[in-house]
Amino acid sequence: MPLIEIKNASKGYGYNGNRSEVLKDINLSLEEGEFVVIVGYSGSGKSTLINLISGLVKPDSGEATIEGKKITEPGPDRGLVFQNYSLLPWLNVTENIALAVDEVFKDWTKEQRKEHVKKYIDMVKLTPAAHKLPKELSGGMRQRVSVARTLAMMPKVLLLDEPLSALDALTRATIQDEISEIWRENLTTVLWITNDPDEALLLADRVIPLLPTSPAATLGEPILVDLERPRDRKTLNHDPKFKKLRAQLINTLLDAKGKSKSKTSVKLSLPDILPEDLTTVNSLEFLNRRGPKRRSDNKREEVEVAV
Ligand SMILES: Nc1ncnc2c1ncn2[C@@H]1O[C@H](COP(=O)(O)OP(=O)(O)OP(=O)(O)O)[C@@H](O)[C@H]1O
Repeated sequence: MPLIEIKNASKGYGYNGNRSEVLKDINLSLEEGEFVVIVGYSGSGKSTLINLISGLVKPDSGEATIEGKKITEPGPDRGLVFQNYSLLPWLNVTENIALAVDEVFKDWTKEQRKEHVKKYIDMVKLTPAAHKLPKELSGGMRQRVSVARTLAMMPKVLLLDEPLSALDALTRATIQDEISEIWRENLTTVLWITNDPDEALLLADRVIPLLPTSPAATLGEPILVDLERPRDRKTLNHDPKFKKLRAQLINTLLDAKGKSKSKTSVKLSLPDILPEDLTTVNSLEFLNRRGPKRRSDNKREEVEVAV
């Protein structure tokens, strides 16, 4: 049985005339220990998709399950990391992580919990900053705290919703490598959402494109990323296998975007009035004229508008 499964799920927002369909016929299964990345355009429904699993969003039809059980609400078995860290500003690094650990592992001794918090701070290389408040940390350090806090709750699956998109390219690269290493050493199951095809291919066992089909997005065919690990970004850029996978992924996304564009058009008549060119207008003629210049005095024009 897969750890996570989404079966025939669809989701839209709003009612009647104000309704927009976001996802349709979503089918996904995630095996234990897998690193799967979903890549899609901005606004295509990636957060909605990950939230079907986190339990923050309910599908209109179909269902999401974890170990065969229907997901109806958020739970500690699914750890969610957002783009915007969500740390408590008045607690230092240790306290932010301890808050979560104390909540989840209530039956552990104080000493056990303290050791556990230290282990995860060390895992994300923040031991020297353990006493610092969020405002004293860089964006990258804050995101490391957020990752450590989620990992320390020992969820069955780590759900990351564009976790690095607020960071600069160099910090992104460092944290991508760190999370990849943590995943390999801890055998966690990861579902990562991004709009960056390179990030997807660098990290994943499987990349699944979220295709912006009309009227709602759906998942495309998974791309198996059989590149050796650990992956070195410098050599990957010259690796023919990587280049081929990259072209395949980008073309799939571009083709879907092209096809989602409107194919119908209607012909509209322009209003029977011509704009006045105020730079050349003769003021006397303009003031004496009885009405506006008419398009019909020249010829009828039509424009074609995609709908
Ligand atoms: N709670 C909501 N109510 C109404 N519309 C929503 C809601 N959440 C998302 N949407 C709409 O659904 C669509 C998909 O949003 P979603 O956040 O899932 O996309 P995304 O791919 O994660 O976007 P981004 O990459 O910009 O974060 C958008 O048009 C968004 O405006």
